[in-house]
Amino acid sequence: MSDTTPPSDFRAGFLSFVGRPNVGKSTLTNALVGEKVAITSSKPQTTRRAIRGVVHRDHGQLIVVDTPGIHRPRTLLGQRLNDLVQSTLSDVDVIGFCIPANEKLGPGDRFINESLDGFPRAKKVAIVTKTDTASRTTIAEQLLAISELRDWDAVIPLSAVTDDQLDILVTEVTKLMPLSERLYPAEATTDETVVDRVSELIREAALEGVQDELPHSLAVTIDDMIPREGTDLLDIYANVFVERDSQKAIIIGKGGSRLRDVGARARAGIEPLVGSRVFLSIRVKVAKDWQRDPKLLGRLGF
Ligand SMILES: Nc1nc2c(ncn2[C@@H]2O[C@H](COP(=O)(O)OP(=O)(O)OP(=O)(O)O)[C@@H](O)[C@H]2O)c(=O)[nH]1
Repeated sequence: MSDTTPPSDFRAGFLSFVGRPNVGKSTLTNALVGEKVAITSSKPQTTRRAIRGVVHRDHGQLIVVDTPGIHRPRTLLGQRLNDLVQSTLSDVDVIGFCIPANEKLGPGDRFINESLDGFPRAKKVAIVTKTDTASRTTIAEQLLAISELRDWDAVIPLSAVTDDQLDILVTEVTKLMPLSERLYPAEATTDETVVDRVSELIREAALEGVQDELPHSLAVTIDDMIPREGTDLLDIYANVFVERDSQKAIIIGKGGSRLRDVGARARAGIEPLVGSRVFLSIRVKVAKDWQRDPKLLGRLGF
């Protein structure tokens, strides 16, 4: 990957929109993910989050993550969905709470607002959607009502339909993200999908036959994929992150035997994908290292 180095004040992270049904979350996502954006159907290192799209700017990157809605749990399915929301929102850097300009705040909004207390790590931004449907006075009243709900990190009125203030949203949310390297390649074309699929194949290979608790501790990143000059060989440099030394020992196996199997299994999947022979270097690293590395923390959703 021949990414240009991002500026030192580059910020990047994960963003999720919440709000009642029909408030305009999907429309907003699609509008943001319109220009200068790559939609990716790929999953990141954990399957906990589904990526809807990446918003690229010179100074930052927003990765928009899908969640099902927050609801009062009435059924077991509702409870399960809420659990999924819980794990997704626990991971994101910024939660954008969407409230339409043309409807008064209701109990549904208040319930969601209270639920946001459960995600202390995330910055919280109030987004007043559909401003094209309301008068200036109504929008002002709505902004006032919303600002009384909590101490927001930002409050932004916008219209996804008329493309009003979307750039302000991107700018303000980017400011709230951690300083970081690019989480996705600047070009973010199909290359990105290949990189993600390569890391998924390595993760699958590393997980084969291991105990239940390990999967959540395991993440894969790819440093580089470089064709070796004068050959049909692709050199891939990957890292497998685990949380503890004991897990590292499991992944590596006696004398490196298990890691060799992991490499062979992964390569068998990667070669048909990339259409060439592959030299695969896998380095196994423990969590201690990535918890001290602010760049990797965001990337791995910690
Ligand atoms: N006028 C106007 N309509 C909007 C705007 N954003 C969304 N809508 C409309 O509002 C309706 C709901 O929008 P969605 O984006 O599907 O809402 P959602 O919050 O994703 O809904 P769920 O998927 O049910 O949670 C659609 O008919 C949109 O066209 C806006 O900025 N202005």
